[in-house]
Amino acid sequence: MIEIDNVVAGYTAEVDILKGMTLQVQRGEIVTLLGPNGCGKSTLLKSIAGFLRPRSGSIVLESKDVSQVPVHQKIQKLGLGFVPQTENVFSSLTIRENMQVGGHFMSDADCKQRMQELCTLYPVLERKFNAPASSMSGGERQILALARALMPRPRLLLLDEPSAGLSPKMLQEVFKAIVQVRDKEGVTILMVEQNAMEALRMSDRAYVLSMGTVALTGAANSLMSDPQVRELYLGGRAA
Ligand SMILES: Nc1ncnc2c1ncn2[C@@H]1O[C@H](COP(=O)(O)OP(=O)(O)OP(=O)(O)O)[C@@H](O)[C@H]1O
Repeated sequence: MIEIDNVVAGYTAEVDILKGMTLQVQRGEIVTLLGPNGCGKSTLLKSIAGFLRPRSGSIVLESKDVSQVPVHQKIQKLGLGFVPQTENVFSSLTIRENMQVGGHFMSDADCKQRMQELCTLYPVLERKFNAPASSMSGGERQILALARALMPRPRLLLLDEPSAGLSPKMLQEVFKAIVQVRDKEGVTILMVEQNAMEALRMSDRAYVLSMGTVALTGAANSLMSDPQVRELYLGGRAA
């Protein structure tokens, strides 16, 4: 689905944040990026999305090199969806209006049909359809952010810390919504998470990043049961 090969990227000419990042995500997988603060997880997502162009290396999406393609083209034409960590819904707009923003490039009829599909998948959206997003809980807002990104039927969804700021109960609801979209719509998911153990439980594989490169990778199950990984990256918690 996506192959990232030796990507180098940074925000200023002097400093590389990604220092030769290589990873792959297969179609239909849920893959999580873990690692300490500042290791480059969000920067990698921004590079894949097209907010930041790599200095070198390649990003190949469904056999097409998209390294230099800007974000709006990836969303409109190449089947990419992106949910940023913050400011991911418009609080003063209703749920319907937020979803319409996601359907900006779609015809009115298709946009309407897609809103219905997503309201069936996530009933909370239908219940509050004409209420402002400011009336939603943190978890509900994350589900709305997910739905907005899903409007144009992306094939690859990038999620930056979907559980940020959520209670354990809301986290479970949001993770369930993520698994649902993979299971019911076949969307491939690459996400950044700080809640490492919970994220591994719902992932197929994970990459642990360190200082702009991949330190470790493996199946989620084997990472969770590796004592050294637990000690170093999962706070020493038992699986
Ligand atoms: N817009 C920016 N301009 C300049 N430097 C930035 C910018 N965004 C991030 N950085 C720097 O890039 C490095 C990697 O940041 P990034 O946000 O990718 O880390 P992260 O692994 O996602 O961290 P966290 O878990 O804290 O969100 C950090 O040193 C950060 O200060």
